[in-house]
Amino acid sequence: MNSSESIPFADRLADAVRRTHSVTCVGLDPRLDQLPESLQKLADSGAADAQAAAYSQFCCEIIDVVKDRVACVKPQAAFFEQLGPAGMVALGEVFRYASAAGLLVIGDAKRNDIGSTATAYAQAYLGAGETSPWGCDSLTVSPYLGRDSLEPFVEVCDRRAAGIFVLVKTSNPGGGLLQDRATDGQTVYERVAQLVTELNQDRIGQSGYGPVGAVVGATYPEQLAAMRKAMPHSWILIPGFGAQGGSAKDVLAGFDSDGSGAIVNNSRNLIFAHRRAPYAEKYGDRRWQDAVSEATDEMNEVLRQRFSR
Ligand SMILES: O=C(O)c1cc(=O)[nH]c(=O)n1[C@@H]1O[C@H](COP(=O)(O)O)[C@@H](O)[C@H]1O
Repeated sequence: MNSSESIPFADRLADAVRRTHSVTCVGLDPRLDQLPESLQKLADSGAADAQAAAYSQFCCEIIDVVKDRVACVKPQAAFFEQLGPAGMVALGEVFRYASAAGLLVIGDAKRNDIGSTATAYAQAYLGAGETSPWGCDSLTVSPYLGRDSLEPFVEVCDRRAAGIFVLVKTSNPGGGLLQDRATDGQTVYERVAQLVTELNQDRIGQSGYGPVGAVVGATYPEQLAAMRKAMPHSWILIPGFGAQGGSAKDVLAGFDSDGSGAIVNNSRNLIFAHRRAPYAEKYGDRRWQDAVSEATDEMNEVLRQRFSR
């Protein structure tokens, strides 16, 4: 473990947000039919390894574009897993490339299991550098199996200065079926938030935040405001901005009064900016990297302006 990795994840994230003046998290969710034409051609043969190579190149080029513009990226494992072993090799390449570029890496694999198995997931994914084969700084984790399934992740976070983001109130319309159920005067997502806060206790770093973060969707701004209060020492990862309808106004309540404590993920609307107005007309497929660059700058700016009001 090198010296920067022994600084707790929450503090490293706070530093990175300060340094880049950005709370944007770029989601790396490659989809074959939306890649620029030149990269689709790479995958022409239809073979999984050709498609995986195209995904890796696409994501690494995005990393080149955004590395000085944002604090973190969130590669989405699903798109790589669907390609089988070749996809997983490509995912590893993307994790390592992002780390080497100085970005914090949030592995989005939404893992968990019974405690003893959860330990294996935690050891696999968490710990940038030499400590883990996947080398992520943090990982999205499901709380469904309860406290003893989360504790192994927290223990590995302690040992490797890593972090997790626990699914609290997800951005999808169907999430409420289970998450909004109330028992004993508390919804399930409120109970998960309480658990997140309990697990963070005695682990708060210099930044004021601990290793146990939470996922709360931009699509539920009222709940986001309540969750900000319920988890005062947790970083909140806010997905659902952009393609799912969440706006800068919606995410504001996820931040602390000094503008820290949350990062806002945007996947499709940034990485495929070359396919939508106004970037499609301006840059087209050939200059897709310029579209990513301008869309990322614009998201940064829109969020900065919201804070300054
Ligand atoms: O954990 C996540 O990142 C996540 C949680 C959630 O509640 N909603 C959600 O959309 N996500 C992820 O965030 C990304 C959103 O992608 P876009 O809708 O394209 O910005 C996808 O990778 C989702 O899997």
